[in-house]
Amino acid sequence: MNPGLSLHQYLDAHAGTDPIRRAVIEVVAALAQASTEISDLIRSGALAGITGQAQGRNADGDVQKDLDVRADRIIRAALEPLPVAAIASEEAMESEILYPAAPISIAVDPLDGSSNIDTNMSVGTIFSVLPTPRDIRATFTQPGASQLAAGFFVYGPQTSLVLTLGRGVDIFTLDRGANLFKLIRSAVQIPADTAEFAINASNQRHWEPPVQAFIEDCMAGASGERGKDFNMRWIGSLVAEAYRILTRGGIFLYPADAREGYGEGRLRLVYEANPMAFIMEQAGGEASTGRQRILDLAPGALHQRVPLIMGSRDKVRRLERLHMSPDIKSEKNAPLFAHRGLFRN
Ligand SMILES: O=P(O)(O)OC[C@H]1O[C@](O)(COP(=O)(O)O)[C@@H](O)[C@@H]1O
Ligand SMILES: [Mg+2]
Ligand SMILES: [Mg+2]
Repeated sequence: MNPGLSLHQYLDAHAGTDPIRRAVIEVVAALAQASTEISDLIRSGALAGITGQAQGRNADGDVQKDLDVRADRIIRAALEPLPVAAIASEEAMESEILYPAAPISIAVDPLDGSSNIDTNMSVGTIFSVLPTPRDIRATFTQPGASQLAAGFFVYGPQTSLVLTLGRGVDIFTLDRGANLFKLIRSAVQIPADTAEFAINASNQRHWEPPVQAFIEDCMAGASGERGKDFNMRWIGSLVAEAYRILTRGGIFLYPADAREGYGEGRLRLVYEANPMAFIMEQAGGEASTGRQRILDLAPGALHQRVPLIMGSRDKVRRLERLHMSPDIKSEKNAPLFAHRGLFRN
């Protein structure tokens, strides 16, 4: 596909005649429209009345900011007229049924990276498009492998859309003058190996031994067993971390940890980990809990959390091997691991 192609031309080229595919295309176009509205609000910040003030708490107990609530409203308004059976959002306890006979359903994180809103840092919107099963109540318990499309918008210095329709990953940037998203990269591929990692290191003392061992190796750098220096980034917005990985490789971890309520990490399976995992795999990367491929998990609840390790293939696999290793399952053995030179990658 040609760089500069508008999102509408791109979607037209992918629409075909299949009604399910056409519904997906309509939804992506509507979300793109909604994202320009959200992007405008973020760009204006306090000038548009965005305060960063807590408004209450969402289904998962997270503080809800006014932008979380407004982004949720904008997305619902954009999707309501479309052939969508059900919508699930981070900001609502239960999913909402719209047109039960419609072929697709949508899960969204309307505003990802909420803690960055008032600091003028990148935030985003994440979406997952699922087929509507015969029993509509089973819509959001389908494994991520069932997704028909997934994507995310990043509201950063540029507003961009990362999109997969199940055949590779393409990236678009909003051309504000033309009020159109334009293709800037197609068939994105994540480098298989990397020397960059992202994790909230303030939680280090709470991690499990496999994660401790992996990060210890990275931190040891050129003077350690790995013999090379690593670089670290932590933005605190999943969308921004994913965008960086799609640009120059890397690995992102939000693992399970020993803090109360973090036994399954922090990120939500249905509208955060699943769409990201689909995108990572479509770009040649991987996504795992450390023990299982994310896309194989069957969600038990809408707001279920899941440990997420995603990005460059070799590093995700290394972490999986660490999780499977009997040697690394106890705290006592973890530090030894770095000096054994096993499982190097
Ligand atoms: O503040 P922490 O624990 O580092 O968590 C940061 C993570 O939480 C999130 O902000 C969760 O998403 P929401 O902002 O949509 O709740 C991710 O974007 C980010 O990776
Ligand atoms: Mg989020
Ligand atoms: Mg959110």
